[in-house]
Amino acid sequence: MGLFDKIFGKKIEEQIEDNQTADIFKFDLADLDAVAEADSDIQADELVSVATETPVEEDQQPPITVVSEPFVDAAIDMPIEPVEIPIEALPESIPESISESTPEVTTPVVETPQEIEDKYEKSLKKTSKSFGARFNAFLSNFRSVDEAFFEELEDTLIMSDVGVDVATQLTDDLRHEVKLQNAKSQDDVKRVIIEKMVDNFGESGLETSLIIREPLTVMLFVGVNGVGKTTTIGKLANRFKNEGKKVLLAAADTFRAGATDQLVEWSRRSGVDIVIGKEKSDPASVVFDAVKRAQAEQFDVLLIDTAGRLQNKDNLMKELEKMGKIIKRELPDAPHETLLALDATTGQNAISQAKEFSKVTPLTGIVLTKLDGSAKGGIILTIQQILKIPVKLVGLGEGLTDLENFDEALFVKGLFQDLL
Ligand SMILES: Nc1nc2c(ncn2[C@@H]2O[C@H](COP(=O)(O)OP(=O)(O)OP(=O)(O)O)[C@@H](O)[C@H]2O)c(=O)[nH]1
Repeated sequence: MGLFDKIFGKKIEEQIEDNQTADIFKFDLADLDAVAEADSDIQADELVSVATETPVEEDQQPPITVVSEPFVDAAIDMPIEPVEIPIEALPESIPESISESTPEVTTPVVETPQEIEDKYEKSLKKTSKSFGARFNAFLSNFRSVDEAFFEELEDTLIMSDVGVDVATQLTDDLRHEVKLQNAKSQDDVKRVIIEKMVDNFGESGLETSLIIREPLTVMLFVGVNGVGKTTTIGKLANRFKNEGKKVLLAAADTFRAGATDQLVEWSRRSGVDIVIGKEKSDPASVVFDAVKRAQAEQFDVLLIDTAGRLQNKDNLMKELEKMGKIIKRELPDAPHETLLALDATTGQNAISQAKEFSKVTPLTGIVLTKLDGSAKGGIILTIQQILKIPVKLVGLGEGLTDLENFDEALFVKGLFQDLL
């Protein structure tokens, strides 16, 4: 059974049989090309799911470790003595945007499946509305299904941020499918198109659960400035903490003034420990100390924030390689996740960033942030189908609990149910 049938029930052929009286579309498909089959590489790992959120504890003042010594390349093979700096010595200034824009959680929250579904639906409203409006406007312009129909369909899909490659593939598939299923009315054609989109998406075979390993899971976060890396780490730290895990953060973005302060604020908010470095110090030194501390003090999860300076790819690659070496020396199978944060509001630009980052470092998954503020959530279809990188987490708001595991059924439902 395809993903479409699983989510929307009745098979499209049966719907169409019920609809034989309608005869709005004329078909002129005689000279159309054969169908190209969609790619469906399957790369399922042995993965362990992450459970849902549990209550939040408040008012914790976790210890902070500051690495004050510079870290030279050769240090990969040299032990470093981390310097503990008392919490009073840390910068007091917390960026206002964080303090003001992120609401505090005052009561413990355990989300029900229905609440998660509602959150998805609400966050996908903008995307669903703009896609629906475009799609309906396109359909109302046609009275026959011919080559012009498919050309216009391809353009409509591209404009809906589905991406050129997916739009072309899908249109080729549909040339065959619309006729095969004997779709007659406008609604039939619409259903066949959506069914194909959903089923192609459901065939990606990508594993979207986060990888969790005993005794220590290490997750590295990459992405350009402002996409929501730090916020995601804060939300995830809070989730893991509430699951009873011992969480350590590492502020390895030592280049941007304020980046460390932001992560410190999130560590306070979630009540988890953090390791930071001096401004402009080598980020690898922070990672080195964080890994050492995580092992010595039996932390369950280490979340590492990095600087995503894509404009200097060589430096970024070297920096990430160095961090990777340091982590691997202690934990050969880590980092278990290298997650790329992408801002859903940037549409196709996010796809280009994903392509560029995957040239710099192997990625295990994507966090799509700001889905709640975006009309371009359709890029998830492209990311999974074209890049073959699973979307693992989605940001559905600025609050501490506004991060969800990516659920393709909820995504598809939120995106298309108003159209059917
Ligand atoms: N609406 C909404 N806003 C978000 C979401 N995730 C992050 N943001 C906001 O996006 C802005 C940037 O987030 P950051 O976490 O600072 O981004 P970053 O990638 O760490 O940026 P740098 O620290 O500059 O590298 C903040 O105002 C966040 O509140 C989300 O899922 N939804």
